[in-house]
Amino acid sequence: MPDLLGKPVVLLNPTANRGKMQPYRHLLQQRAEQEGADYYETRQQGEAREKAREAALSGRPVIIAGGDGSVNEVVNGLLQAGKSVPLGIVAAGSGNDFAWNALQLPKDPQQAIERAFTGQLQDVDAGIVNGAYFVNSFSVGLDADIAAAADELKKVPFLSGKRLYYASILRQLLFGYHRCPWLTFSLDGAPPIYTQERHYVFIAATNGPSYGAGFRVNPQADISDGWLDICTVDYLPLLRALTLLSVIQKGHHAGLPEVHMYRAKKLQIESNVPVYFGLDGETRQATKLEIELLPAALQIRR
Ligand SMILES: Nc1ncnc2c1ncn2[C@@H]1O[C@H](COP(=O)(O)OP(=O)(O)OP(=O)(O)O)[C@@H](O)[C@H]1O
Repeated sequence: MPDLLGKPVVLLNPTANRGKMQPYRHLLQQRAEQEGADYYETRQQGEAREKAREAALSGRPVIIAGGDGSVNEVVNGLLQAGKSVPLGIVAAGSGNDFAWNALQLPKDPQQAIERAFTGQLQDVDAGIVNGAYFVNSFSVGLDADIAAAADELKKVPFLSGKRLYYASILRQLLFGYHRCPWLTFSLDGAPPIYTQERHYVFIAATNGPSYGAGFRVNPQADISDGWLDICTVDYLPLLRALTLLSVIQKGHHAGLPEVHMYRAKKLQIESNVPVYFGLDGETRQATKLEIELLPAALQIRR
């Protein structure tokens, strides 16, 4: 039996980046062999989480090649194990907000792989929402509704990739925008900021500066500062919202009248009806949301 103690477990999501994973697959397999590491391609959703959990329990570092969704799975596995092991990330998805914009990892596959194996370890915060972990972003409102619309439209034949993405945005903006959520929220256990429910385009609490493939929602966010950065955007007419979205994409929205920014360690959000929320781009539903920052919960190579 080879001695695997301390050898990384390398995981690759073959469906990330719309299946275009060949360059990463080849380089990672080679590197894993050199290092005596295990190399594994996931066969279904949830498997990366389970493999990461098992690796952490046996004290082995984990390397994940995929996008934000794959990183989220691995982070959930590591934090469920409750045992901290080094995490390397090879950004190979279609968005890569966390790897590229929060960690500023290289885009070149060879360099990215080198960092994932040998980069300096940094303590990084994580977040938890109703028992599920995230490392980059939590949000409720328009973007989570668009992601839910995309899940729904996946059932339509011949609708996939970019066409599916644009169809979901169009459908949600034209027919669902007025259904953006009515919410109350409070920070760090204080009474709600507004006692009455208010209509929002979104409320986002993030660890990293961007999500949704480059929207710089909290441009000043720092992944190791022990704070959640929170951005709320009040409901506003659709045409104004569309212009605002391009301002948010560039991260120039602080100070606008509809925008409010906060910092907190805990955020509680309530709605009278179930609302969609996104965790690192993965969509779920709830009426009451308890979000909490977990300082220095992860060790990540960069
Ligand atoms: N073998 C698999 N088959 C199907 N889905 C998988 C498999 N392995 C992982 N997944 C799921 O694939 C989804 C998309 O993966 P991921 O987010 O990594 O790629 P992406 O969508 O290309 O990147 P990004 O989120 O950065 O845009 C995730 O929800 C992940 O859980």
